[in-house]
Order: sequence, then C-alpha cells, then structure tokens
Amino acid sequence: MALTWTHKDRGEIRVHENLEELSIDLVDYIAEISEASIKEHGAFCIVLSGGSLISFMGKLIEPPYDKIVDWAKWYVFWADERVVAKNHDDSNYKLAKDNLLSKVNVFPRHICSINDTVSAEEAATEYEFAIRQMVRSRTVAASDNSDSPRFDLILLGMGSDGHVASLFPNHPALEVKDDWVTFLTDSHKPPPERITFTLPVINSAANVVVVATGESKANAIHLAIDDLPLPDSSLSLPARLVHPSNGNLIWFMDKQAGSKLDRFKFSE
Ligand SMILES: O=C(O)[C@H](O)[C@@H](O)[C@H](O)[C@H](O)COP(=O)(O)O
Repeated sequence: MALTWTHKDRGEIRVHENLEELSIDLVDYIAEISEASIKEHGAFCIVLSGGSLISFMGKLIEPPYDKIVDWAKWYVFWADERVVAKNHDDSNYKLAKDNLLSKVNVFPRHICSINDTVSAEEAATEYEFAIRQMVRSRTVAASDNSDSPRFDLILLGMGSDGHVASLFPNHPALEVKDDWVTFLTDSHKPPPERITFTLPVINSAANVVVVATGESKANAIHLAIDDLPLPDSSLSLPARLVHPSNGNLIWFMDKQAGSKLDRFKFSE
C-alpha cells in the first residue's frame, strides 16, 4: 500500500512499496485524468518526458486500460526532447512511440513532436508555434491567468541532480519567462542539444506529476519537498521550482527515492 499525504505547499506525495505498485497507481491516475479531461473539454492533452517514466506507463497498453481509455481523444506532447532524428535511440519521441504510442489508437495527427531536421533553436520555435496554434483552435486550453497553455497533465521524470524536463540546475533556461519552449546546446546530460518547456508552461498545467525512483534520487527528493533552505539559490534544484499556480502537483516515488524525506526521519 502506498503511503500518501499532502504537504502544505509541495502537493501530494505518494510513496510506493515497489515499482509494480507505483506503475499501477500511475496508470490509474493517468486514466482518471484522461477521463475527466475528455468529459470536461472533449480532449486529453498529455505531456510526456523521457527516461524510466515511459516504462512505468507500460500497463496502459494492457487490459483494462487499452480498452477503457479513449485514445482517439488524446493529444500527445513532450516536456522536452533531444534534438536528434526521430529514429535515433536518444529520441524521447522514439521511446514513447516504440513502447506506448504505436500500441494504442492515438491518431498520428494528434502527436505533436519536434521537427528533427532543423537546429535546436528552430525546433523550439516551430514546436512553440504548433502549440500556440493548438491553443488558438482550443484543442489545448489556455491558462486563465497568464500567457501559457494549460495542459491537462504534464508527466515529468527527475534526475538525481533535481533536473526536470531539460531544465538543469543553474542553467539559464530556468529563467526563461516569455517563451513556452526554449532550447539548449549545452545540456548537462548528453545529448547536448535539446528543447524544453519553460517553467511558466509547466506551472500552468492543470495537473503535474513528478516520478522519481531509486536511491540516487533520495537527496533531490528531500531537497525538493522538505522545507529546507537550499545550499545556494533555488535555481540549483529545478524540481523545487515545479509549483503549479492553479493546478495539482503529485510526486510518485518508490520508498528508496523517498527514504530521506523528513516524514520518515521523524517517524523513526
Ligand atoms: O532527457 C533526458 O536526459 C531524460 O529524459 C531525463 O530528463 C530523465 O527524465 C530523468 O533523468 C529521469 O530519468 P530516469 O527516470 O530514467 O532516472
């Protein structure tokens, strides 16, 4: 059974016994938000990331989800992408396509991925333009209080350095406010060229999920969730800057990633 609680300003925290339990809870949650979004506005705009997250979504292609999810209403985006060809093993698009999207009935025209034939800068500009068109046509909702899209669900992984999407500690991309999508040519993790959603876009979503597993994430999880002064500025821990202004934030983790949370220290 997951241990679940709500932190006063860091959202809901779900600590799972093991990865199997985490993955069942995650797909249940995705299916629930999908259904609610489709009921509310006729579409489900979901944003994916790379890394192990996609493997935790694997149960979506199995019964009962394969049949109960209304795949035809899904619109799929990425919070970040490596600027490589779509058939390259580093591509987040390829990862999701091979393991999820090719196995369910999402319409190819509802999949909004980057142009892999242009530079990182051009790919970021084109991707933002495509999303702006979808906000204009109301496929993607608009935020009520800022110039941002309001995605139904943004799914983020987290690195052991606390990076989310391709927003790395102390990188200038963290400070971009006016663009929805920005680009990097010096990513702290290879490959160096990437595009990423900016913080205002992440923080305008209706629901944001951060998934973190394994002991290597325990320190970053502790710093991102517990009330601690950070060693330097908050820009040193991107996950701490995930804070939806008018939406829900849920942290899905296993007990190894949660092992340094104050909650467990105090209950020992
Ligand atoms: O673009 C990338 O380099 C990865 O997608 C990366 O951002 C990943 O999401 C996190 O590092 C968490 O990855 P894991 O969940 O696999 O540890």
